[in-house]
Formats: sequence, C-alpha cells, structure tokens
Amino acid sequence: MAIKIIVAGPRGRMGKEAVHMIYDTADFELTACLDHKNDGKKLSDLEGFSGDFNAPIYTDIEKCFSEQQADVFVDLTIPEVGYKHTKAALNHGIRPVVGTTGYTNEQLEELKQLAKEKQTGCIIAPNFAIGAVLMMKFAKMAAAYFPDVEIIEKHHDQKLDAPSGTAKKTAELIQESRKSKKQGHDDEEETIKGVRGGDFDGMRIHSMRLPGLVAHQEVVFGGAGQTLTIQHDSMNRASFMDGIKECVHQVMDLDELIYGLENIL
Ligand SMILES: NC(=O)C1=CN([C@@H]2O[C@H](COP(=O)(O)OP(=O)(O)OC[C@H]3O[C@@H](n4cnc5c(N)ncnc54)[C@H](OP(=O)(O)O)[C@@H]3O)[C@@H](O)[C@H]2O)C=CC1
Ligand SMILES: O=C(O)C1=N[C@H](C(=O)O)C[C@H](O)C1
Repeated sequence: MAIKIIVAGPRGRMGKEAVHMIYDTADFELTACLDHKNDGKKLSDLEGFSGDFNAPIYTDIEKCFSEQQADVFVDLTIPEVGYKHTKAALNHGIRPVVGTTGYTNEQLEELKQLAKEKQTGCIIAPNFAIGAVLMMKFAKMAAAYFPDVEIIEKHHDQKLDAPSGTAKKTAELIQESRKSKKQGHDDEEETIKGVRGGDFDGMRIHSMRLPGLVAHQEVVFGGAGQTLTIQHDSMNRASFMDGIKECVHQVMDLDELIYGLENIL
C-alpha cells in the first residue's frame, strides 16, 4: 500500500522538488499540501505544477489533518512554522519528516519528549544529502586528531537561519570527539565585530550568504605544518531527495524522534 504524505511548503525551493519526487515514487501518494496561501485550491492551480498534481491545498493544519488521512508529514517551511507543524503532526499521530532548519535545542528536546509520549516516529534531518552526512561523519573522525577546526558554510542569500542546520549539527558531532579548547591566540581581538565567526565550544563557524550558491560547507582542520579540508557541495535540490525518500520509508517503523540522518543510515 502507498505511504500517504502531506507536504508543508510546496511552493518553496525544497517543497517543489519534494512534491515532484513524491509523484514520481511508486509507493508514495501525496494526499494534501499545507501552505499559508491558496486555501481550497489544487496544486495544479499553482505555477510550476501543470498536469496531474491534484492534491488539495489547506492553510489550516487542523482542518487538513481532520479531512485528510496521512501516514507521514514532510515539513519544508521556516523555523517557527515548522516547529508548530511538527508538534501538531505528532499530536495527531502523523509521523513528521522535517527538513526545516533553525530549531533551538529546547524545541528539539520538547519535540523529542512529545514523540516519545505519543510513541510516534519523527525524523528531523538538518541535511538530507548523503554526501553531507558523510562530511559530518568524517569531520567527527578527524576532530579526534585535530582539535583546531573552523566550519565555513556557504548558502544562497535567501536563507533565513544562520548558522545552517548542517553547520550546527557538524559542530555538535565534532564536539563528541574533540577535546574542548578555545582556539586562536589568547589575546586575539576583533577590530570588526563578528569577523572571527560564531563561537561553538571554542571552535568557529562562519556563514557566507551569496546569490549563485546553493548549499556548501568546508570543515577545515589545522595541525602542526598541515591542514585537512573536508568539503561538500549541493549543486541543486535534487541532492536532498534520496534522503527524504529514505526518511519517509524509515519513519514508518519508528516510535521516537531521530535527529540527524547519520543515526538511521
Ligand atoms: N534538511 C535539508 O536537507 C534541507 C533543508 N532545508 C531547509 O528547508 C527549509 C525550506 O527551504 P527552502 O525550500 O529553500 O525555502 P523556501 O523559502 O524556498 O520555502 C519555504 C516555503 O515555506 C512557505 N511557508 C511560509 N510559511 C508557511 C506556513 N505557515 N505554512 C506553509 N508554508 C509556509 C513559504 O511561502 P512564502 O514564500 O509565501 O513565504 C515557502 O514557499 C529551510 O528551513 C531550509 O533551511 C533546505 C534544503 C535542504
Ligand atoms: O536553506 C538551505 O538551502 C539549506 N538548509 C539546510 C541547512 O540549514 O543546513 C541544509 C542545506 O544546507 C540547504
């Protein structure tokens, strides 16, 4: 039987790609979409969805969940909206697969507790690209040998959150294997505010935003007489679709929240 899916954010860069992927996947069925515009329309009424895209669009999540049956809820929106959606989906026993980034640690913890209480599967993945997950894993390995590290993430200039969810997750994974230390000179001073980047447990995160970029990250390690750079580049949003597909399949068998694709691959 097909897995019934609701997508939030279907007009967005990721949402659009995800809707097409769902239509192209034999065992997936798009039952509805959640937007903050276009209530009562069909997806095929919108620009970029000509043809057979007959899923109805809702702007009210409660109405959507009460009228439409779904197994999985895919959220590709914006941080504060994604958080509310994820909570609502868990409360309805619909399994969230969340790509939206920018959640606080408190929000993640609250959602983790809720998923446990409802015994409902949920996957929150800051990056669905397999290459990005490997970059994070390799960075965690390298940090055991190179505690001096800086993360440089580069994204398109329409991105709302900084640092990226991927950079934050990378820093968290590195923290698990790196001996905590403050990097740089003890007396270093910023003569332009913020120029050394954000401080995460003594390591630095730099966020670049430029038109032309999609999603890119370098993790640069430094040791005596050597550097090591681990780099990942997403050239387009197709790079994230295999990961979403995998999560939709795997979330069906979960009864708790998993944060990060590295925990299910
Ligand atoms: N995990 C991963 O691998 C990836 C995650 N992301 C993350 O996914 C999210 C989306 O990214 P992207 O597609 O580039 O962003 P976009 O801005 O292109 O898309 C977001 C969409 O959400 C819509 N939206 C805003 N409010 C609501 C609401 N209340 N209900 C439903 N939809 C709403 C926006 O509509 P409108 O434009 O009208 O405001 C827009 O269509 C971001 O958080 C990003 O960081 C991105 C790429 C990969
Ligand atoms: O907004 C984006 O584009 C992306 N967001 C995710 C993040 O914040 O890490 C994943 C990927 O980097 C693209």
